[in-house]
Amino acid sequence: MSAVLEVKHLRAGYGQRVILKDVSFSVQPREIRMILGESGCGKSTLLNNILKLEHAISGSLAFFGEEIPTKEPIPDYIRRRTGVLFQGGALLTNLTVAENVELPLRRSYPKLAQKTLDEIAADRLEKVHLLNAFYKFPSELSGGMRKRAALARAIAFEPELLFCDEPSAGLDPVTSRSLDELLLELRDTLGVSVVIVSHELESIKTITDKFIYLKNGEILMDDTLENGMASDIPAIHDFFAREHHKAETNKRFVHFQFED
Ligand SMILES: Nc1ncnc2c1ncn2[C@@H]1O[C@H](COP(=O)(O)OP(=O)(O)OP(=O)(O)O)[C@@H](O)[C@H]1O
Repeated sequence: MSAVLEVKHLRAGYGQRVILKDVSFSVQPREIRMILGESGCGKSTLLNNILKLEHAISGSLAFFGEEIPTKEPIPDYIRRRTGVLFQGGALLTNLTVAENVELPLRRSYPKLAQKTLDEIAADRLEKVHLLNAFYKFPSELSGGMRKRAALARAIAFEPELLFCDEPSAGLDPVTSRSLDELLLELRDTLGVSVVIVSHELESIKTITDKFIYLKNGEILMDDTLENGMASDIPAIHDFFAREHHKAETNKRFVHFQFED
C-alpha cells in the first residue's frame, strides 16, 4: 500500500531563518506517527508546513500518492481526506457542539439538508462518545470533552489522515489516557492514519507506532518507539530519560494530591 503522506526534502522557516533544513519521512495507512524533539526544534513548524499554513522554501509533499508542489495550496478534495485537531481545540464558543461539528461540512457542501448535517454530527459525536453534548455549548464542557468535540469536528469528513498538535496539552493524566484510547479506537474504526506532535511520554508509549525525532532542522531518527527507547544516540537517549523522569515526577505529584 502506498504512503498516505510523503514529505520530501522539506526546507522551511520564518523570513531568513531556516528552521527545517531537510526533512523527509512518510506515513503509512493506519500508522500512528509521532513527531518528537526538544522544545523549539520545529515540530509545530513542520506540522504547519505540511498543512500549508506556512509556505515552505523548497521540497515537496504528496498526499495519498498525489504530489502537491511547494507553492500550491492543498486542493479541497485532498483537504477533505484529512482532519486537524488544533492544540486549543479551536471550537467556536457561540455555536453548539453539533453546529461546530457541522461547520466544515456546511462550508464544503452548502446545500446539504439540516437533517443530513445533524445525522452526520450525531454519528461523529457518537464516535468520540460525546453524543450527549449535541446541544451543549463549549463553555458547558470539561477540557477533555472539549477536546473530544474538537476531535468530532476534525473527523467530520471521516478523514484518512488526521493531524493532532499536542492533543493532551492541558489535560489531566486520566483524561489524557482516555483521549489516547479514543485515538487508537478511531484508527481501528475509521482506519485513519494519525500524525501527532506530543511531549507526553505516557501518550507516546501508548499510541506510537513510529516516530521521527527532529534536531537541528533534520531528522535524527526515524524508527519504531521500541528502537527509540533502546537507542544509545545521546540526544534520543537523553530525551526519553528526561521525559521518563518528568512522567514519574508527575505521577508522584498526582498521587500526593490524591493522598492529601
Ligand atoms: N511565527 C513565527 N515566526 C518566527 N519564528 C517562529 C514562529 N513560530 C515559531 N518560530 C520559531 O521557530 C522555532 C521552532 O518553533 P516551533 O514552534 O516549530 O518548535 P516546537 O518544536 O513546536 O516547540 P514546542 O515543543 O516548544 O512547541 C522556534 O525558535 C520559534 O521561536
